[in-house]
Amino acid sequence: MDRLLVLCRHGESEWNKLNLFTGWKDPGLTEKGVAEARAAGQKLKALGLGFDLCYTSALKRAQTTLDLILAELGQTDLPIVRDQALNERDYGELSGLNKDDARQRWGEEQVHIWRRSYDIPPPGGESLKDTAARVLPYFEAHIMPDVMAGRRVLVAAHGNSLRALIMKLEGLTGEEIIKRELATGVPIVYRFAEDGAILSRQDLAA
Ligand SMILES: O=C(O)[C@H](O)COP(=O)(O)O
Repeated sequence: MDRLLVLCRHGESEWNKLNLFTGWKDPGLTEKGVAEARAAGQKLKALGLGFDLCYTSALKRAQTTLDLILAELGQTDLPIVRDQALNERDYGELSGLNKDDARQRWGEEQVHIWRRSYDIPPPGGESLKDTAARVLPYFEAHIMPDVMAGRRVLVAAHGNSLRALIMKLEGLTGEEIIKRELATGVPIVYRFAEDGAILSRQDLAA
């Protein structure tokens, strides 16, 4: 039985390109982001991978990325579950602000703490720990049971919601996971043993 889980961060969004904090705001993909998503689909296809079921967030940059991957795979008829539990970390008051402007206003160090500490939330937003507290129960209730039942699952989501998943899957600490940068549009392919242990992990970088 194939216990396959592929995680993919969305392709570059309009706000990634403009260097804006995004969080739960809902910009679309740039042309580059569309190309990244198509390339992700082509890489999965080149490995001969196919899926039975997909999960994504309630945000269109992830949903469009998933649609573009599925189009490359010729699997546009797959069931897709969309849930805001998989949304990006909520950036609170930083959402929509330029990252350089925020550094000028609050200082480089404070902005870095908000972006890359495990449990310090930005004003009015979620820390990575808060994000994990809503992503992981969803993952354990829905996604992992599908994988362990032999359904091949593709998840298109966000830098920080995927960090939360990877932390759990790979048994990393908060300190370890905040150092992991996830590139846009790069699929990460996991295979699992019968007892849920990871058999292999492959990052399909360019
Ligand atoms: O929400 C955002 O702005 C980005 O998708 C992720 O932001 P980060 O690189 O600060 O974690």
